[in-house]
Amino acid sequence: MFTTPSAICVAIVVVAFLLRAFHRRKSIRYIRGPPRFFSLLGHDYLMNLQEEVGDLDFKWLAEFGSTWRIQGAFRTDVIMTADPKAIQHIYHKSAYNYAKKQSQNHMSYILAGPGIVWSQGEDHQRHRKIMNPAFSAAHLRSFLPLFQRVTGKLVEKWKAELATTSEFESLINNWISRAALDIIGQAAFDYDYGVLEDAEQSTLAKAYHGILKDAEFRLPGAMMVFRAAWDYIPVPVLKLFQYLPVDPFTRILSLRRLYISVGKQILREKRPELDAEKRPNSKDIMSILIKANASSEAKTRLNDDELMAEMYTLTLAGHETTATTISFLMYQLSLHPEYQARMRQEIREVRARVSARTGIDFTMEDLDNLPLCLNAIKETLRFHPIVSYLPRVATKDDVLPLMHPITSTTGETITEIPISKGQTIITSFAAYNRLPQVWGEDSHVWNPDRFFRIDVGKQTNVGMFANLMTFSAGVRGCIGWRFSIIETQALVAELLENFQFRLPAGADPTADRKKSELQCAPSGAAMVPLIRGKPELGPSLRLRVSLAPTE
Ligand code: HEM
Repeated sequence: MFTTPSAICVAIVVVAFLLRAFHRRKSIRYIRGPPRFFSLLGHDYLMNLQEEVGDLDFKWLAEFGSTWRIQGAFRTDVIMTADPKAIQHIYHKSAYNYAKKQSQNHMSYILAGPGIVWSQGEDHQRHRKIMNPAFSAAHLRSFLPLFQRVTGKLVEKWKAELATTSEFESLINNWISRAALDIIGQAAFDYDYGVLEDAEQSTLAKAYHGILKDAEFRLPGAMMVFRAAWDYIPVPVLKLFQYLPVDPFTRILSLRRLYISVGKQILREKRPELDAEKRPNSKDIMSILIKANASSEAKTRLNDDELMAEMYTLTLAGHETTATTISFLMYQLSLHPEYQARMRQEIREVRARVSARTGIDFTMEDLDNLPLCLNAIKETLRFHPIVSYLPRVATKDDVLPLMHPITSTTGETITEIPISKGQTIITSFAAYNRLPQVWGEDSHVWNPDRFFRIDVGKQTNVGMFANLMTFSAGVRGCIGWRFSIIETQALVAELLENFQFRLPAGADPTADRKKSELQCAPSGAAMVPLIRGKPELGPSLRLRVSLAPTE
C-alpha cells in the first residue's frame, strides 16, 4: 500500500543515519533503561504494540525510577520522565525552549493546517492570544445551557429505547461521541452537526470521522519509519508529502478540502454580520475569535487559513477527547456500582434543592457542589489519560532537575541531567498520573476518594486541572480543559440521574483487567477504547444501560 513512501523511506533512513553522525550529543547512556531493541524504531515500536496504554511506562517506572532512557527511532537515545520537577521545568519554566518534534508537529499540519496546534514559538503566542478570550472561565460557563440541551436529547433517545425493554446494551462511546460532536459544533462555530438525531446526516461529520481513522491507528511498521524520518526532512519538502498520490494522504487531503469549503462558508456568513456588529451577542468560540482578531494589531492577526484551521482544530481536539473520557468514567462506574450509587444519591440531593427553589436545570454552582462527581471525573482523567505521553525536543543546552533522584548504570545518584540541544525528552503522562509519591501507594487503583485525602495544592505544581498531566501543561497546555470539565460535569449529572450503567452481560467485574472486554489500546500517543480482539470495529466501549433505580 505504501510503495512510494516505502521507497522514500529507505532514502530518508540513509540520510537520517548520516545526519545523526554529524550531530553527536552529550551521551546519556549512563541513565538506566530497558535493553536495546533491534528495530529502526527502537522502543517506539514496542510502545505502539502495547496491549494496554501504559504497560511499558509502568514497568519502566517500577524498574528504573521516575526517569529512564529508551531507544528512539534510528538508534537515538531518548529520555523518558514522569518526574514532577522535570515536568515543571520543561512545561512551565522553559516555555518554548522544549519544542514539539517536527514529525509530531507536521502530522498536525497535515490533519488541520496552519492552526494553533502546528504553530511554534512567537507564532504560537499570536494564535493563543487571539483564542484566549473565547476560553475564559466566564465565557465557558455560558455554554452550560447548550451542554444541558444536547444531553437532554441523548436522555430522550435512551429513554425511548427503554420504553420497550428494561435494559439495552450499546457502544455507549458512540452515543456520547455524537453528543459531544453536536456540542462542539454549536459551541465552536454555531454549526449543528445533528449527529445525535442522525449519525449519517452531516457531510462534515462523515469527513471528520474519516480523517480520524486515518490519523494514527495501529500504523504499519513502514509507515511508522516513514513518519519518524520526518524529523530529518526540511519543512518545505515535508509540506509536499501531503500531495503524494497514495492513501492515507489523498483521503486526508480530500476530506480536509471538504472541511475547508464548509469552513469558508461559515466564515463568510459570520464575518459581515460581526463586522457590522449586527450580532453582538454571538457567543460561539469562532465569533469571539473573529472579534478578537479584528480588534488586534494587524501584525498579530490570524489570516483566513489560520482561522479555518482553528475551527477544524477545535472539532478535532475538543470532541473525541471529552467523549472518550466520559465513556471511561461510565465504564469505571460500572465496575464500581457502589460509587455509582453514591454519586446518584449526591445528584438527587442537589436536584431536590433545585426543585425547592423551583429551578429546572442545574446551575454551575449546583454542579460544583457535587464533590463525589468531581472526584470521579478527576480520578478518571488520572487513570485514563487520553493523551498518554508527549515528546519534546530541547532547542538549546540545558540542565534538567529531578525531584526523585535516580541511580546511574554505575551506581551513582543523579539529581540533574545535562541536556544537549536536540535531545528528545518524552514525558509519560500515564506514569506521572500513577506516581505513588504523588497519588499514594494505591495509585494503580481507581479510587475517587483519594481526592478527599490528597491536597493537590501542596504538590509540585504541574498540571492544569487537579495537578494531573492529562491536559498537558504550561504555554501549550490544553486551551479547552475548562470547556471539557464543564461539559463532563453537565453530562455526567444528567446521565447518572436518569440511567444506571452496568458491564456487558457475562462480564466478570473481578476479572483481571487484561482479560476484560475493554482494551485501552495505544493509537500513537492517544488511548483508544477497543473491544479486545476486535480492533476492526474501531473505538468501542460496550455497556448495559437501564433506567436509574428509584430511591
Ligand atoms: C478530556 C478532554 C481533553 C483532553 C484529555 C485534552 C488534552 C490535550 C493535550 C494533552 C494537549 C496538548 C497537546 C500537545 O501539546 O501536543 C491539548 C491541547 C489542545 N487542546 Fe485539548 N484536551 C481535551 C479537550 C479539549 C477541548 C474540549 C478543546 C476545545 C474546545 C481542546 C482544545 C485544545 C487545543 C486547541 C489544544 C492546542 C493548544 C496549544 O497548542 O496551545 N481540548 N489538549
